[in-house]
Amino acid sequence: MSDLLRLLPRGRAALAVLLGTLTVLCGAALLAASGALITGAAQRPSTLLVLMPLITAVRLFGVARAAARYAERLVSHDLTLRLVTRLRAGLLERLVPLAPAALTGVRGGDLLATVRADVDELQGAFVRLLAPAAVAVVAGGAAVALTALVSPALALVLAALLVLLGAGVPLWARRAGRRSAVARAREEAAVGADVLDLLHGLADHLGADGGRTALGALDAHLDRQVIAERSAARVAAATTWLREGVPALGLVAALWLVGEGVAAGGTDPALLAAAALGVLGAFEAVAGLGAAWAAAAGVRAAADRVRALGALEPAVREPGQPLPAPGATGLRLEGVALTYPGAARPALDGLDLEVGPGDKVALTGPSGAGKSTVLALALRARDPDRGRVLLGGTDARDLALADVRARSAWSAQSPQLLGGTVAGNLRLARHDATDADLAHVLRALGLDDVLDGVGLHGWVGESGERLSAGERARVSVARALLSPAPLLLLDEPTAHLDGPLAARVLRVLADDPRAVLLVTHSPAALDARWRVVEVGSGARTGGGAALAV
Ligand SMILES: Nc1ncnc2c1ncn2[C@@H]1O[C@H](COP(=O)(O)OP(=O)(O)OP(=O)(O)O)[C@@H](O)[C@H]1O
Repeated sequence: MSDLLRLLPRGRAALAVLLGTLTVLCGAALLAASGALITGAAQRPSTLLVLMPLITAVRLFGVARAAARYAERLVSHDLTLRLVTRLRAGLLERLVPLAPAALTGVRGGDLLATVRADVDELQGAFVRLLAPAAVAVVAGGAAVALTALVSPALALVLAALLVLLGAGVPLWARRAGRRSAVARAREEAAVGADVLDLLHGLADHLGADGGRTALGALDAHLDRQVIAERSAARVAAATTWLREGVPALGLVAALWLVGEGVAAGGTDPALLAAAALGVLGAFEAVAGLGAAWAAAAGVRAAADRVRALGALEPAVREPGQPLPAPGATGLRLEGVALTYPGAARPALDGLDLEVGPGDKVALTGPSGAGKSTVLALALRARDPDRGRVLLGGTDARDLALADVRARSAWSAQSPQLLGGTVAGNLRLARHDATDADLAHVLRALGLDDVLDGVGLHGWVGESGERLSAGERARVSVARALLSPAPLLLLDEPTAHLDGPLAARVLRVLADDPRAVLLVTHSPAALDARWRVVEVGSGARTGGGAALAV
């Protein structure tokens, strides 16, 4: 919640609370002035001019109340929009350094819920929770102070009733309601299960005792469900009664306490009417608190989930003072070892690898040997536990993350296409590529069918499902080829391709003048331009070192 308060635009929040308070006080003053006016008129004054100030007050408070409410809505909704912008931007800023490694343990659904639903919940926190609470305190306090000018005893009674209506009643309703809600949900579930059981096993039930036992159990659950429903209805009725009854108590207290003065002849009867109706109006100060208490649990839970996401530790950190990006483009891994969190054995254990400018290197090895992990280290998705990853001779940990990532174009093992056009997906790598550039690289990779079918500007489906797995993989390779990065990292780019197509893709990659480091399970398809490096499993080889063959 303190994080949320920090994100609130202070000035606007204060203005919204002030306008909310003004609305409540104008409402109470409108009632008080109306009461005084009616009483004054009932006293048949000799001239209507006596009532002019009250008539003016009624008009003034009536208009002011509507204007203040309108302005308060404008300010608080403007504030909400600013808050949601800050919340979303803040959350995404926290997420970016977590991706991809620190998010591997987070379920996608949870992440989506936090980014969408929890932020939605938090964006309403000011309007539904903070503003009503602040208005209750400020407007309630002001109403009590104003009442004390008329009758200190009445002010005390009003303060107590405001606390009762604003905190006592909602808290009681929540506790009492929770018990009956739980019972109702339990019995509803039991009734549903009984009905299903009865239907599925109808023949057995009829055969056993004509269904009497099953129907008896269903009846018992239905009875308990009715009891729970009644209990919930009683809580709802009692809450409504209290919501209406507590202000009525305030009215009675005002009539009694100020009425004594009127009876004694020391107080103007118009003041009695004003005090009684003004007190009634003051209860609007806590009117929003019932919903605020109800919203509080949801807001707190959403805030906890957002905070938990923000508390995740990124797998790699930006250096405090990054070194300038080196001009040289080579990649060198020196004795790197990495054990994933929670893994029983190292994924890599002392691996050395050199990929010079223009080199074509293919990593092979058994499944789980750590080939993809090599690419993850080159991209600095993770840092090695031991050893160094050098980019152009500089330790990757000393370079700005953006510089590290700009040096490599990556095609993943299971490439993701975005729901958009083929061209849109390709221009993620180079936004200024012309249609001719895109078509050229697609044709080079044998994607003529995609060009002629879906087309450059055709929709690829929600995650590219209008393309086959092999086509998706080649679009991803095309994206890497279009990128201006000096090093191409490709994880099994030919996994879904038949022999001739695989050979074609590998030929295109070998023809590219840049350095290429790829992972493959089919080294036989590689021509003589490729240096094949076998990555051994740490556990199986005891070393996990790369082996040039
Ligand atoms: N995020 C992760 N968390 C924990 N363990 C992981 C993670 N990623 C990989 N591993 C483990 O690290 C080891 C190396 O994985 P890696 O993906 O690098 O192997 P690979 O050689 O590319 O395998 P494959 O050929 O099957 O793609 C495996 O034992 C794998 O289970």
